[in-house]
Amino acid sequence: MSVLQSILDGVKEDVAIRQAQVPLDDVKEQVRRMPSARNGLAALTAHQGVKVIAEVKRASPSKGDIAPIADPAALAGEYAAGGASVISVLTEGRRFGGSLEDLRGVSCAVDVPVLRKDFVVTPYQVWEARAAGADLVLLLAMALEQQALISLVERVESLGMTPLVEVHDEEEISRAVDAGARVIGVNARDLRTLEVDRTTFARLAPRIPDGIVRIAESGVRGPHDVMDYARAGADAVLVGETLVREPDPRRAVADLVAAGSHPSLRVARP
Ligand SMILES: O=P(O)(O)OC[C@@H](O)[C@@H](O)c1c[nH]c2ccccc12
Repeated sequence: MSVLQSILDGVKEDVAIRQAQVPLDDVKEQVRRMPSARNGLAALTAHQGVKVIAEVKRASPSKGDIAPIADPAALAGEYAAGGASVISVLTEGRRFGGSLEDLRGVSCAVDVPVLRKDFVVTPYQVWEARAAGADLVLLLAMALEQQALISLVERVESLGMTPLVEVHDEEEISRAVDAGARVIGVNARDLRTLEVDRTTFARLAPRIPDGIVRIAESGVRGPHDVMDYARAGADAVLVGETLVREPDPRRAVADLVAAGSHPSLRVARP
């Protein structure tokens, strides 16, 4: 069984447990009492430079424990102060050590939009995301049949949030576009093997139609990688491990933001 499949099995069990504790109608009631979602699409298209999505990530199946992160809200505050356009919060518990509590805390602590990063396969998880203050929701093309992808994109949008559809090959790009995605992320890490290939983004970005936000995900080690992704056409980069290991995350984000707005990129970008 692939890593992805075993993660999905665990996620489905956990969703069933939560749904037994808090029925969908109760989650919907919580959503009704929430302030409306912040505009994730606007944040990702705001200025010329490459936007930075900074991730709160404690652990991963490929690396095990990465950083303890006692206070996710404080870390997110540092990210935002450093100039992050969006904060991503891993909410999967078993393999990534995250939770909806982390998301809730982060969402209350920052003004920038917040992404729920998880393995979302049911509408229940979309409602949960909004109830916890998410403004964007990751949807993995690889984990969803086309009809499910379409209906989850619609559900995310109907709650005022922005879907970020993650792809890793050309066929998934077509499926994401057909499903109406306006934000597409190319993950350099293959979720079935966990291997990182930093050339994936440059290979696939030209296949993403103009007008759709292009995000390069995973494997960013520092400003140099941001500039490489920028030259390959990235509108934004999503960075986890490198930032959570930093002693000064605010400064580290600021350095990535500066790299993404470097004057030398202006001539190179179409
Ligand atoms: O820690 P990294 O290499 O900077 O990667 C961040 C992010 O791209 C990665 O966490 C990720 C991308 N897509 C995902 C889907 C599920 C879980 C995690 C992910």
